[in-house]
Amino acid sequence: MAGRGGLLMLENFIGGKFLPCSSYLDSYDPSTGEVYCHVPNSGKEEVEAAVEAARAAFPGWSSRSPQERSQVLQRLADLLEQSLEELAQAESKDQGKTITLARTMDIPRAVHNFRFFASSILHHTSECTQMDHLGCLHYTVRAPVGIAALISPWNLPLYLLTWKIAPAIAAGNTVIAKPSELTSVTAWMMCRLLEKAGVPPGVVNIVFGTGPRVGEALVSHPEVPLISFTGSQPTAERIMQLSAPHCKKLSLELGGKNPAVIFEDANLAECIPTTVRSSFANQGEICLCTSRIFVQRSIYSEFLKRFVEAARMWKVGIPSDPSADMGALISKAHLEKVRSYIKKARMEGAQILCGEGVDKLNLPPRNQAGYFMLPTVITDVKDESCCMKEEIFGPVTCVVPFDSEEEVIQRANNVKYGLAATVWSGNVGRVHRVAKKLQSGLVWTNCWLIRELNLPFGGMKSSGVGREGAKDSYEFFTEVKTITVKH
Ligand SMILES: NC(=O)C1=CN([C@@H]2O[C@H](COP(=O)(O)OP(=O)(O)OC[C@H]3O[C@@H](n4cnc5c(N)ncnc54)[C@H](O)[C@@H]3O)[C@@H](O)[C@H]2O)C=CC1
Ligand SMILES: N/C(=C\C=C\C(=O)O)C(=O)O
Repeated sequence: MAGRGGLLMLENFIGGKFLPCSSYLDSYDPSTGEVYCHVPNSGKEEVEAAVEAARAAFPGWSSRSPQERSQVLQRLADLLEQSLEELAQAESKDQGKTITLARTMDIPRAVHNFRFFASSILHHTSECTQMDHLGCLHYTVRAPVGIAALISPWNLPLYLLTWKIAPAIAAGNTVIAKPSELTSVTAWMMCRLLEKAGVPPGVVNIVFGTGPRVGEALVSHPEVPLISFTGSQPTAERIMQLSAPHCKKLSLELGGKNPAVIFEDANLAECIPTTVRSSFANQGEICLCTSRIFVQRSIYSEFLKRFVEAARMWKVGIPSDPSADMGALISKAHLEKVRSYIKKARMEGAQILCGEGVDKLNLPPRNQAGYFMLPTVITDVKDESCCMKEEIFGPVTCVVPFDSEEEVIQRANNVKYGLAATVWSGNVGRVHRVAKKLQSGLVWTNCWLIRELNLPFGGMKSSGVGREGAKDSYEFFTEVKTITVKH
């Protein structure tokens, strides 16, 4: 919808209707730095309206059979798929990611999220045990919890929002979703498909706006008993504080400082391109991206040379260029934050081998004010450096040598996060041993980001609380009850 100055103007989606808001935020095109869209700056009033709509829709939706809900999800998946190109274009423009990534990863995964949970909801069973000596039978039943608050970040906008909406509504909850205020467009576009898919009014409500205003109103609302959040650790802490008085159910998917552990028997022909991708895909703005690369000393020099050559080949371009490997970072503030780590690394005496401040970025004149930076490789950096400890969430990766298996496990685990790791070795025994000892919710060996949605996804330590996936999401989005029958 066109608004002020011909710019796109989004509206909240509450109770099946698009509703304007009394104030709006500017949303920027990361590839030019220009405002191109206005996003509702919602607050308490909009959350109240959404809670009312979600409450009214709950009895009808939760009493439908899983088969009926599954059919609605399947239709929504089909409609999203029919709009794949339009959604990919919008995601790429709004987020700064390449059109190729939006076409091949973000939107297909959003479609798959609905198809996957439409299917998995049909296959859950409950537990039953017997105590014959007491004449008792025990069994469990599960029921949807109620109104779910779903808060998602800006890095994989529709991908992560649908990863929450699909299991929540498949299990019979109604939802109030809040996408990041920086990337709201594809969520709004999806709302246009809900009625046609057969989603009843009030089952999916979307309120747009900032964390402190609408996010806090949502997570502290007494009638919202569960929250699924993906984002930063400080925000998760705030959500925990606000929800504590109500003992809400929480699923928190947070950041990472993910190691790649590369042994001397690794297949470098596979390892190097995959580790370039795991470091720089989506501008390094994926919580699963590699940001500490530990390489066994005997292959360190060779690895470093080949890795830097490959990183230099990783093409930074405007998001609409289908040959670009990397687009623009999300915002000016984020670009500055990422750059500040390179500055700190230099001050600490580390070497920047390629990228920021070393190589030249070539951009068309129209994109000179966009939030671009080159893939950057840091070395000669200490494990205690902030570049090796903190989540940078940009196209920056550190490479350091190691000598032994025990040493590298200890160093890889020596951060507060525990989300994802990769291990590269041709020795099967070592791969299993190291994977088991890494403090990480996910370990990919000789590969990266191959997702099996049936299995638990999430992190340990400061990387989160809880897991999501077929069974885990079902358990999170339902409340279980144990019933005992004496016969
Ligand atoms: N999955 C991940 O690991 C992600 C990590 N990050 C990390 O977080 C850093 C900051 O990015 P942000 O966008 O600021 O992340 P954030 O955690 O502030 O934002 C994530 C979502 O939470 C909402 N939010 C923010 N404050 C809130 C509050 N008080 N109550 C309720 N909701 C709130 C935001 O509006 C957004 O929808 C990044 O540089 C990166 O390091 C960011 C996005 C995803
Ligand atoms: N949570 C994030 C990525 C999840 C990926 C997946 O489920 O496949 C993130 O980057 O924030």
